Amino acid sequence: MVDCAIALGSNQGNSLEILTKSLSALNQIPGIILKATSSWYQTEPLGTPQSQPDYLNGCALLSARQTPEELLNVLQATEIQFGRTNKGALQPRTLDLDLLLYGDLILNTPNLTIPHPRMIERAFVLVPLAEIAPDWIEPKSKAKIARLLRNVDTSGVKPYIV
Ligand SMILES: Nc1ncnc2c1ncn2[C@@H]1O[C@H](COP(=O)(O)OP(=O)(O)OP(=O)(O)O)[C@@H](O)[C@H]1O
Ligand SMILES: Nc1nc2c(c(=O)[nH]1)N=C(CO)CN2
Repeated sequence: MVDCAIALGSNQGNSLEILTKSLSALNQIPGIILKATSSWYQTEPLGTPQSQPDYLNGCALLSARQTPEELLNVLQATEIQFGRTNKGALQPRTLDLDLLLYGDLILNTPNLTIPHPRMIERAFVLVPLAEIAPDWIEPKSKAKIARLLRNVDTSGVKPYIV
């Protein structure tokens, strides 16, 4: 089993319900154990080509028996299960699941880059991840998540009040 970190995001549909149910769905998959969940954050869209609704974002820690490629397939199947259609990169979506960290692995294949290449610049990832894994060392920068968080502007990331 390998410790993994994922990022969750949604800005279409009932985001809170979609995110919560997607975590339960992942926990039901043989070989995956949900270890920790961050709180949820309402976040301003970052880097999107046109204006979009705010996102609901969070992170989770999993223990997984799957290989990185198998885990990516599981995440993509779960996105589709929760209504994601492939309208293209950076478009609004019911569910986005990114594989952030897979132990201390560094991997670069055409379909999968680990650590997730944009995680260290994204406050909407680092704020929730620092809640549940502040001491995890991001293997490319060799910096702890809590340290990386100090380099980003967190002003667009607000705790989500239910
Ligand atoms: N670590 C990773 N986690 C998830 N997808 C990845 C990863 N590395 C590469 N990919 C690839 O990225 C492709 C596009 O993913 P996706 O549509 O979720 O991008 P996006 O959410 O629009 O943008 P971003 O990747 O910046 O979050 C996927 O088909 C997948 O093959
Ligand atoms: N706030 C926020 N901005 C984004 C997000 C996201 O999840 N939250 N996802 C993106 C593409 O994956 C692009 N921009």
